[in-house]
Formats: sequence, structure tokens, C-alpha cells
Amino acid sequence: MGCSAFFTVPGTSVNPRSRFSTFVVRSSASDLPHTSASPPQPVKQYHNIREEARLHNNSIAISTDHPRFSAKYVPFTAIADPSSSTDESYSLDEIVYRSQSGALLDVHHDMDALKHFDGQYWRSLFDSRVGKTTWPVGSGVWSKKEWVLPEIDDDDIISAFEGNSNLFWAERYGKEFMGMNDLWVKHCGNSHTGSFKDLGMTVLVSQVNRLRKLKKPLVGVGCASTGDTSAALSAYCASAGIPSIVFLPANKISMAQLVQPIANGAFVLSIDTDFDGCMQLIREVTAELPIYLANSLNSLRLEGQKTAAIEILQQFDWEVPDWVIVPGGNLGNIYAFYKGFHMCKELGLVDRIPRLVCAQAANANPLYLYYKSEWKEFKPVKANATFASAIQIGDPVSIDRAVYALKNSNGIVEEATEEELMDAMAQADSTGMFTCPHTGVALTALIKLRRSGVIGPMDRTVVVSTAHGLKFTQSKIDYHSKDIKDMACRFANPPVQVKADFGSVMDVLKKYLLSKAN
Ligand SMILES: Cc1ncc(COP(=O)(O)O)c(C=O)c1O
Ligand SMILES: N[C@@H](CCOP(=O)(O)O)C(=O)O
Repeated sequence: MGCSAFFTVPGTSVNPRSRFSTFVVRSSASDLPHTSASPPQPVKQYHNIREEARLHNNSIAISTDHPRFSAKYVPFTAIADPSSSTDESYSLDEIVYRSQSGALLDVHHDMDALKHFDGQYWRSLFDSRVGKTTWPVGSGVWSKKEWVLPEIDDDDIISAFEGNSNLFWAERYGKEFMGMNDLWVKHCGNSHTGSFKDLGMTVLVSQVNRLRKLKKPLVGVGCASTGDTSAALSAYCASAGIPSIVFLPANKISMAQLVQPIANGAFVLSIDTDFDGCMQLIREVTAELPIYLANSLNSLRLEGQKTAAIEILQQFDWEVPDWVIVPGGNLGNIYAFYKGFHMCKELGLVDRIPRLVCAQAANANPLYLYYKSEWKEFKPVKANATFASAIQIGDPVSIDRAVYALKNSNGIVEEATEEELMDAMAQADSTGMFTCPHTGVALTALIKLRRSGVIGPMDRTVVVSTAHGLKFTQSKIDYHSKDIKDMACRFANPPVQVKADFGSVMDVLKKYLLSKAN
């Protein structure tokens, strides 16, 4: 390169006309290694995408003549019943999880400020950010930053460019098993730690990062988990260099989920109880120790999770699907979906919201029972073992949020037995997906609602797949080995043992091809 040689950061290419060109600084010759092969007049480049964000303020790419975007905590009761007027509210920089009366909190955005721009403006802004590596708005969550955590400094954000997950057209599954042409699966499990929890955890851990810089007394972040929250928490904390502490119910989560926080350096407590027991313990512990609570009881999480709903609308070019089906456990996510859709309607991006379906495992179905009682009386249940182990939850913390979401979306609750959910998962896999058992629960709800005619053949329907199937391989192995007590495993596809000789291989292959030719 002679005199114009560039001294580059390894692994980066230097294009002087790139958006990074303002960061190229000519170094003095004495800064540089001098060999006879490299003459001493290079240019040193030390850019990175955070620095670029610092200079350009990528997220507030909006003119300054608008009201300031802001958000605060308010009691959820004020959202659910606006007539119960209260002026109780808290800054997002406070460490608070419940209202004075013990109610859940909600992150409330200054909607008047957001309404300064019309729906078309927001659609174009969000669309312009998809598929980029711009910090932080290249993330599917932070591309909606003004609606998520508008006041956080881009520099405090901890992101793995989560979100922007595939919305899969389930063409063959839809046609062959559902008689549908417009069936979609939102693969939220195709994500950094393999579940939708990344969407919420980037927000929560970013805010913790900010709180620690503000010298708030927080030594670490903790959660109770059925395996996915703990994986996301430990990964984002590890990325930020913040200690994470996870409470796991002993022997109730998959091996793949258990190894995630271990690998990411979390302090892992395996506790001889179920998820509800762990949840109770983490609530007590976070009230006593400088550990920030990372479960969805903390409404910050839902701000990130709601972006999956916005993303679905965006992926359909802002056309609203008829149905969205979400598996439910602790019940934060169904509300997050509702909130995302509702904000899009309120801010004029769309003119209606989809009907929501929450799907539960029959072995852990407190919401389903409540729905069936026509919302008369909620009773927590003792959650029994289920292959959908991440939703083995009997006393969901977000029950009030879920009921609100369902009532306001003309929603439905369905349930799936173990056999139903495993068959649905296997059937979906046989058409090219690799789903988790929780997705099997959601697919079962779809099967039932199609069978009863509630969901029509032409209805555009989205099934939310919440985790990657690779986290749950043991359940698939058991199913395909027909190794599950009292389950027919109708769609099992076990491997065929065959002798290592040409004749034996030919015999089994001919038999197989004949069965396929018919
Ligand atoms: C894979 C998976 N699916 C679904 C859920 C249910 O989400 P929520 O607890 O928000 O209802 C969870 C966690 O609870 C999960 O880990
Ligand atoms: N499935 C969850 C259960 C906890 O839910 P959260 O959303 O309240 O953290 C998990 O993976 O731990």
C-alpha cells in the first residue's frame, strides 16, 4: 500500500468513503511499528459502532423540535382501570417492582410526545433500521428504542442484535395439516440464547448497566427460571461484565438450558423445588440483597418483548394478521404481545389488533381454568411435569396482565395434553421445522380452533415459537424412540438398525421407497 497504507483493527476493512470515514485519524509516525517493509506514514483507525453511535446519536434520528420522549413506571391498575385515578409513578431509574398497594407495574410512555409523529413516520423509521449493524438500532428491539427505553444512552445498551427473527411461512404444515394457506410461525427462538427472552433481557440488563453507572446499589442481577430466562440473563450479564445469579428448580430443566448459565459464568443455584418455589425465593432474596430482579414481574422486560409484536406487523408490511397464538407460563409474554399491537394501533401504524390466543399445557393450566370459569375465580395450581417444561408454572406472576390482554383482544385460552403437544411438535418438525414443545402447545391450540371452526381456513394466523428446538432434544429423542409411557408417539420416526452389507441396505431402502411411491 506504500505511503497510504492503513493501520487497521484486525478483521475490519477500511473504506475511506464508508460511514466510518470520520473516525479515521492520521497517527504520528512514532505511534506505529516501523519495519523496512512498512514505511512510517500509515493512518490509524480506532472506530467501532458504539463510538459511531456516540457521535451520530443513531436512535434519536428525529428532529429536535418535538416533545421529549419519556417513560415511567405506573401501577398496572392505572392501565387496567383508568378510572382508578392515581398519580403514583416512579422513574425508571428507581429500583421498584410493585406499586404501593402491591400491584404490578407497567412502563408507561408519554404517548402525546410519541403522537407528535404520525403512523407513517414511525413505520418508515422502523423500516429504515432493519438489517443494519448500526448501534444500537440494528437490533430488532432497539430499532424501536423510542418506544422501549427512550431515555437510555446508546452507550449504556447491552445488545446482541437480538430480534429481527424469521417469520416462517408454514406452507406445507399449513396446507397438509391445517387446510390453511396463510399460516406463519414467528421463530423467536432463533435468537442469541435460543428463546424470546433475549428481547426482554437486552432491555433489563441495559437498564442495570445504566443504574450501576448511576451508582445505584446493585451488585448483581437474579432470576428464578425454567431455563430460558436464566440463559438470557447470564449471557447478557456476561456480555456486560455484571454478576448474574440464577435459581433453577433441580432436575426440571433441560440439559441444554442448564449448561447455558454455567457456561456464561452465572452463579447457579439448583434448588429442590419447582419454578413457583424458586420465584418465591428470588422475590424474598431481591428484597433483602443488592440483586436486581430480572423476571418478568419486572415490567422492563416486557418493553423488549413487545417488539416481537411490532416486528410481526412490520414483516407483513403493516398488515394485521387475524390471529396470534402464544404459549403462556408466567404470562408476561401474552401481555407484551398485546402491548406491542396496541401501541401500533394507538400511534396510527395500523387500524386494528389481532385476536390473541394463549395456549397452556394441561399439566400447568391455571389461566385456562380461570378462562373456563368465565374469569370468575383465579386459583393457582400445583404445576405437574410437562414436556413443555419452560411453562411448568402454577402461580403466574402476570396473571392480571394476561387477563387484561385477552379481554381487550377478544382473546381465547386453549390447553394441550402431553400427547397432543408432542404430536403437534413432531408433525411440525416433519414439515421442516425444528420446534420446541411449547410451540407444540401453541400448535395444538391452533389445531383445536381450526377443528371447531373458530379459526377459518383463510385466516392469516401467526403461531409464536418461543424457543429453539435444539434446547429440547431429549424430549424429541424420547418421542422418536417411542420411549414415553402411555403415549402412542404416532409420528415417531426412529432410525433403522441395519447390517453393514450391501444387500441389507438395499432391502431396507427398497422397502422405504416402495412405501413412499404409493
Ligand atoms: C420457551 C418458553 N415458551 C413460553 C414461555 C411462556 O412465557 P411467559 O412466561 O411469558 O408466559 C416461556 C417462559 O415462561 C418459555 O421459556
Ligand atoms: N419460562 C421462564 C419462566 C420465567 O418467566 P419470566 O418471563 O417471568 O422470567 C424461564 O425460562 O425461566
